[in-house]
Amino acid sequence: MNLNGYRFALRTRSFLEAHAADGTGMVELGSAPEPRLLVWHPETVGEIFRSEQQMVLEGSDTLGPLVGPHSLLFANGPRHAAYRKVVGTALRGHRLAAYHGTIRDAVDAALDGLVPGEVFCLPEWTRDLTLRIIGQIVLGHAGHETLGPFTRWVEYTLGSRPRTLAYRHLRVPGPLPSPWRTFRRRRTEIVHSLLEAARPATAAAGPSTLAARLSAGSEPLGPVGDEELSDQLVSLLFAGHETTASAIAWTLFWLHRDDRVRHDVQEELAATGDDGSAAERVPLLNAVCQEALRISPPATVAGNRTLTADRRIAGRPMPAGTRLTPCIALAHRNPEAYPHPWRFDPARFLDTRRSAQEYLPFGGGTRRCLGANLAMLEMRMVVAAVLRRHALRCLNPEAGVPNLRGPAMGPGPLRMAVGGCPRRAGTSGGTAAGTPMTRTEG
Ligand code: HEM
Repeated sequence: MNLNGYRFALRTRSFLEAHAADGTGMVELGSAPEPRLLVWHPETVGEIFRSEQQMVLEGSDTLGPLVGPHSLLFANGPRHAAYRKVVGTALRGHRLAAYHGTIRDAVDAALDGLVPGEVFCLPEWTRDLTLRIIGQIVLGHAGHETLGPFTRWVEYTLGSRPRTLAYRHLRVPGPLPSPWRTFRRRRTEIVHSLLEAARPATAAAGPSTLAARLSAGSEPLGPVGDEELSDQLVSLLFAGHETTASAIAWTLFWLHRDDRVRHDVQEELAATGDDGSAAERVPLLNAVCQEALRISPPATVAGNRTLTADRRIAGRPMPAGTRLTPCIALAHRNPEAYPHPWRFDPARFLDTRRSAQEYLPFGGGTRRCLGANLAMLEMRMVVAAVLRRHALRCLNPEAGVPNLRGPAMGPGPLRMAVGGCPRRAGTSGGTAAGTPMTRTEG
C-alpha cells in the first residue's frame, strides 16, 4: 500500500473529496509488488466490467471475517456462478412480486410504531426495518431473538470507524482478550442461532425462502454443508439489509431537504394511489431513489478485481496480480455525466437511461448486485409508505454527511421528529429543487 492507499483506508471521505475533480479517473493505491488502482473513469470502469473472465474477486479484510470464507460475496468460478443462479433467480422478475406483502407488512408495522411528537434515529429505524424484511426473505421469519443479536454483532463490528479498524487490525492471537476474540466468539454464537432458525423455516416454508433454496441440494449448487450454508446466511442478511437501509435513509434525508420534489412525489402517489411496487407507475419516485443512490451511494466501491493475466487496461499495460477497484462514489461525481454533481436533481433520471459505466450503485459485470431489483422495490415501497403516513422533520440535518460503516456509507445519526398530516406540512425548511445546497461529502 502506498501513501494514497493509507489515506484511502484511513480518511476515506476526505480522500474521495480531494479526488472528485481529478479527470484522469484513476489513482494508484499501491505499487509493485502489490499494484492496486482505484478507478472511476467511465471507459475504464466499462472495460473492467467487460473483462471479468480475466479477473477474480478478492476477499475483503473488513467483510471477509464477517461473512466467512465460503461467502458467495467472494466466491469465484463455477461455485460463484451456481450461487448467482440459485439466489439470483429468486430475486428478480415475477418472483419479486412474492415479496410485496412482506415489505408492506414490515413497513406498516414499523410506521405504526411511530407516534406524532416522537423523535427517532432514522438510520437505526431503516436498519431495523430492512433487516426484518431480509430476515423474512432469507429465513422465513423475522424473530427478534435471532435478528437482535445479529444486528448487535454487526454494530459491534462496523458501528464506528475505530471499532472497524480495531477488529480489522488488532487480531491478537491466543487467549488474550481483544476485539478480534470477542468478534470471533460472537460470530460462532450468531452462526449457530442462524442455522437453528433456518432449519425449521426450511422445512416448513418449502422452497420459498432463500435458506430453503440454498439447502435444497439441487443442481447447480448440490449439497451445501452447515459451515458453507451459515456463511451464506450471514452474507445475505448482511448484504441484504445494511446498504438498503442506508439507501432509504439517504432518500428520506434528501426528500426532506427538498420541499418541491417531496411535494411532487406526494402528488404522484396521491394521483396513482400506488404503493410504489411498480416503478413504471411512479416514475418520479423511482427517479428520486435513483438520484439518491447516485449522490449518496451506500457502497463507495465495488469489489476488488484482481487480474489473473497480464493485460492492457485503459491503454496501460498491467501485470497479473494488479488489483482494480471501481470507485462508485467518484464515478457518480463525474460532471460530464452529471452537471452540478453535488446537486440533488432527480430529473437526471426521468426519461434518461444511464450507462452501466457511469451509473453503478450496484457495481457491475458478472458481480453486479444480486439484490438490486429487491433493493429498488424496497426503497420505493418504504419511501412511498413513509410519505403517505407521516410528515417527518429532520432536527439535525448537519448529520446528513456520509458515515463509514465498513465499506458502506450511511448518513450520520439523523434525528427525525414525527409530525401530523404529511400533505399539509411544509416541514423541512430545506432548499428548493435544483438550487445549490450544502455540499455533502462523498
Ligand atoms: C441499495 C441497496 C444495495 C446496494 C447499494 C448494493 C450494492 C452492491 C454492490 C456495490 C455490490 C458489489 C458489486 C460488484 O462488485 O460489482 C453488491 C453485491 C451483492 N449484493 Fe448488493 N446492494 C444492495 C442491496 C442488496 C440486497 C437487498 C441484497 C439481497 C440479498 C444484496 C445482495 C448482494 C449479493 C449477494 C452480492 C454479491 C454478488 C456477486 O458477487 O455475484 N444486495 N451489492
